[in-house]
Amino acid sequence: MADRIGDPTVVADNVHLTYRVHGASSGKGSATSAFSRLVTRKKAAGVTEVHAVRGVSFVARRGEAIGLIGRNGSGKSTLLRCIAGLLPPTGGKIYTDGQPSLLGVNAAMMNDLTGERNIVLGCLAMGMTKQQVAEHYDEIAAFSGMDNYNGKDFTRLPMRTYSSGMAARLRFSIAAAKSHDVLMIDEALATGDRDFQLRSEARIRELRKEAGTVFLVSHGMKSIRDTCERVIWLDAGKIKMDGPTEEVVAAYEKGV
Ligand SMILES: Nc1ncnc2c1ncn2[C@@H]1O[C@H](COP(=O)(O)OP(=O)(O)OP(=O)(O)O)[C@@H](O)[C@H]1O
Repeated sequence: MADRIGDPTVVADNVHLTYRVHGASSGKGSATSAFSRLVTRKKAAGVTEVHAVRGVSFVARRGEAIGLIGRNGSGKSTLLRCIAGLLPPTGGKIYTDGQPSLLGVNAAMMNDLTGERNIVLGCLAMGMTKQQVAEHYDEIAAFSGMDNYNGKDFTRLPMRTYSSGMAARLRFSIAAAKSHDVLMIDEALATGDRDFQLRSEARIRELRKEAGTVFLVSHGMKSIRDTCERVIWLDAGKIKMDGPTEEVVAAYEKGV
């Protein structure tokens, strides 16, 4: 069956995620906390729970770019990790059509390997064949701009010589080389400079036309406005508002 714009890609049904933090506040390793336990005769704490996502429901469709906004710690990254299948929800259900790909600022890159090797490995990890990697290599290097950055070919240098913004650009360029059913981007655009932001926003629009769904987590309202027509505002793990970008962003800006 052909995938069509408007078909659901992600259905979240009353999703909850509670982190269980073991040994929280026991501070086992620290001499001060051991001393304080001796003095107060209190036992080390057991398990602390952090209820990060609290009953989130929505339907995302093909062709949509959805911005996820909210204060620090409101549960945006946790929700994306649930959708990506990295964290099983502790309550509720998530249904996805296709394999969601999460592109986070912390996505694994091999620091001691060159940008070139990371492009190859990243493409293979996304399921490309060697032949497809060879076809896409130049386009990825050029999109990232790392093949000629301040007059230097950074693809030949190890990733540890990259700034965090340069690494984020390379990560985005690798992920964007492939069509995705569901592509989730966690703050990747915020780290690029204006030129790169424009290029990646254009690429996101293309991905949407290829009938994918894009989720973008950002604190930058400009990226959200330029890229998304729908925004979900998370507050303390719950959806505070879900609707057209202008309405939600205006309410968010008023409330913050
Ligand atoms: N690995 C973890 N273990 C325990 N608690 C966590 C973990 N990761 C996140 N949390 C907690 O879950 C809550 C939601 O965090 P999350 O990272 O999802 O928020 P966020 O909206 O993405 O924040 P930010 O805008 O700062 O990136 C916070 O209270 C945070 O302290």
